[in-house]
Amino acid sequence: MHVHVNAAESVDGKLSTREREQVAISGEADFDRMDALRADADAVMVGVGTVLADDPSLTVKDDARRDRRASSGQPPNPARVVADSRARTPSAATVLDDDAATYVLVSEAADEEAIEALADAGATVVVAGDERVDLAGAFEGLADHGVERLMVEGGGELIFSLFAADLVDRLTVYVGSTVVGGREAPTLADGDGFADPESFPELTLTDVERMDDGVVLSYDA
Ligand SMILES: NC(=O)C1=CN([C@@H]2O[C@H](COP(=O)(O)OP(=O)(O)OC[C@H]3O[C@@H](n4cnc5c(N)ncnc54)[C@H](OP(=O)(O)O)[C@@H]3O)[C@@H](O)[C@H]2O)C=CC1
Ligand SMILES: Nc1nc(O)c(N)c(N[C@@H]2O[C@H](COP(=O)(O)O)[C@@H](O)[C@H]2O)n1
Repeated sequence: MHVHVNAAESVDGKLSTREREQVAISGEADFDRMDALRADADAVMVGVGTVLADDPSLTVKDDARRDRRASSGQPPNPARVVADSRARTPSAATVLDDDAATYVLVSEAADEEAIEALADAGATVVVAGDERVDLAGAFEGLADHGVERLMVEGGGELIFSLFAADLVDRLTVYVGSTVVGGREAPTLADGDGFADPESFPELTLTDVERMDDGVVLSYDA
């Protein structure tokens, strides 16, 4: 599976505010770039923290892109994937609507009733890991469902875990020119952090592009 992480951060590295309120960090051009990445993916993934904070749809917004997908035999929208160890995704969440297929990755610790509620809401539930979702194991399950190109949008907890598990192939990050601040505000990679410099993931910078009021940095991982 090819895993592409794409996110937008403020110049001080924040994904949103300390209240975890969604902010438009990038502008029209970058949202269009993100839409193109979604259209090129088999599935778009977030952590349950993003679902609870933003209630995103994760769908392709541009009609022509959806039409192109449909005419090449793909569903108009990529599937949605939520990493959600304890099945906390609300049944009314937008990611569970009929616009696309949705996979919810849970762990063995998830409550049976909560899993059933997700299945009743139309999700396909993939179980991997004891307490927390084992991302590598869950990705094997997704591959069995035909997911080869996975785009991950965040948030910072999930992105850190993907780097820690060495599952990231490509990173693109829009760096805007706003300062959000706040030690509690989510950053691109949160989690426990890497303590040993020997374990820092080293990326290869492949491109720098000016866009809107910021820059898009592209890396191979
Ligand atoms: N600017 C941007 O581009 C973006 C910004 N955001 C912002 O990010 C914020 C949300 O980020 P954040 O709070 O970090 O939440 P995340 O979206 O990263 O979700 C984190 C949750 O995912 C669940 N999870 C399941 N398995 C794993 C695993 N193996 N590793 C890590 N997490 C796992 C955990 O909950 P559990 O233990 O219950 O499973 C965890 O708390 C929001 O404010 C949102 O607006 C989000 C996306 C893009
Ligand atoms: N690329 C990008 N730039 C920003 O400025 C952002 N705030 C985000 N956020 C992501 O977009 C999701 C919303 O998606 P829908 O419009 O609901 O489809 C949000 O949840 C973040 O993942 N991204």
